[in-house]
Formats: sequence, structure tokens, C-alpha cells
Amino acid sequence: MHKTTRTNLTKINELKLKAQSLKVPILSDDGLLFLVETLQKYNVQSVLEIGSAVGYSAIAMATHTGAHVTTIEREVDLHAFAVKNVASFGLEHQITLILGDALEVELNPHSRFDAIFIDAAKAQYEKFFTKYEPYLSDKGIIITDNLNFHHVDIETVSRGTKNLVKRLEAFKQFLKEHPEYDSELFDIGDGMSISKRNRP
Ligand SMILES: C[S@@+](CC[C@H](N)C(=O)[O-])C[C@H]1O[C@@H](n2cnc3c(N)ncnc32)[C@H](O)[C@@H]1O
Repeated sequence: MHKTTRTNLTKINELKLKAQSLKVPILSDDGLLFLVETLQKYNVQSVLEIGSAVGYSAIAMATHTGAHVTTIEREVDLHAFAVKNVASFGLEHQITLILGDALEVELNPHSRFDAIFIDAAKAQYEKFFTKYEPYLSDKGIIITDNLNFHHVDIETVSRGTKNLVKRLEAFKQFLKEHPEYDSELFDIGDGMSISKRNRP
């Protein structure tokens, strides 16, 4: 049974402020609300997250939905901080933190998740999607964030940012043309998507 207590809400808010003060990018408030409501709507019991950062969204998902969250982070210091934060919420039994590059991590091949939340290096979204979609349970959903990349004007940004925006546009096209998934884009947060298998 999960508990969203006032104390937890205050602590989650403090963690958000801490991440912001450290300039660690985390999910926006409306993005988090959309994510939690989506997990509740689909009665999600298990989530795989790519990109833990300080553990903010993992802690919020676990607290608000009661789901088990497995989350992968490649930065050693962020992973260590996330481990500490998860412990401070007493959520060690509900959140599994994996240190490693998500493109190299080998999950148990029998693991299945009701939802996969992709919130890591934007240039790699297609690779994350392709690598992890086989771990989705039959009626599972894949959620991605940051698809609009802050609505940048492509003519006014650096070459690196321009390339990222192009990679994200290519990822949106990949979603649109994926033969096994139907995807919907939402103008929420930095642009989010939900993908579902179109065949059971
Ligand atoms: C936007 S932050 C995640 C924010 C977090 N989901 C939240 O809202 O609290 C993206 C994180 O993904 C991590 N990351 C990027 N590429 C990764 C990869 N290939 N494998 C694992 N983590 C990665 C980054 O180090 C960064 O901490």
C-alpha cells in the first residue's frame, strides 16, 4: 500500500529544489503530474526509468503510485546521491537503482515492466526505445520526455543543439512510423509521448 503523506510531499518538493539548486535537470511539475496520472490510468505496477539523476521522478512515481521502480543512471555521483535520497524516503524496497550506461546495462531477460519512462540523453532515444521495448509487459506503455527540447528556434541555436533537435525530430518520425507501436504526442512539460503496442 503506498502513502502520499504531507511529509512525503514536502520532502519531494525539497528534493526538487535541491536538484534545481545543483542545476540537475529534472522533470517539470506538469510533466510529473502527467506521468503520475498516466501510470495511475494504466494501473502500472512496475516502471523502468532510463535516467535517474537524483532520484526525484523515481521517488515521486513510487510514492504517488505504489509501483516498483527500476531506474538506471550512468553518472556515479548522481547515482550515489539518488541511492541516498531513496534511503531517506525509506523506499529501498520499492526502488531499484542501477549504476551504468543504459545502452550497456543487461537486465534479467525475464524482467517485464508495465511502463518504461525514457528521460536520459536525448540523442539516444531511439536506441533506448529499441533496446528496452522487449521488456514491456503485454499492455505496457513507453513514455518519453523532452521531445520539444524547450521549443527552441532551430535558426538561433548552436550546431550541437541543432543536431539534437534534428535527432529528436527523427525520433518523433521513428515513433510515427513504428510498425508495432501507436504513439501519441502531448504538449506537456517539454513535450511527452505515450506509445502502446498496436497488437497484443
Ligand atoms: C533529465 S535527467 C533525468 C531526470 C529524472 N528522470 C528526474 O526527473 O528526476 C537525465 C539523466 O539521464 C542520465 N543519462 C543520460 N544518458 C544516459 C545513459 N545512456 N544511461 C544512463 N543514464 C543516462 C544523465 O546522467 C541524467 O542524470
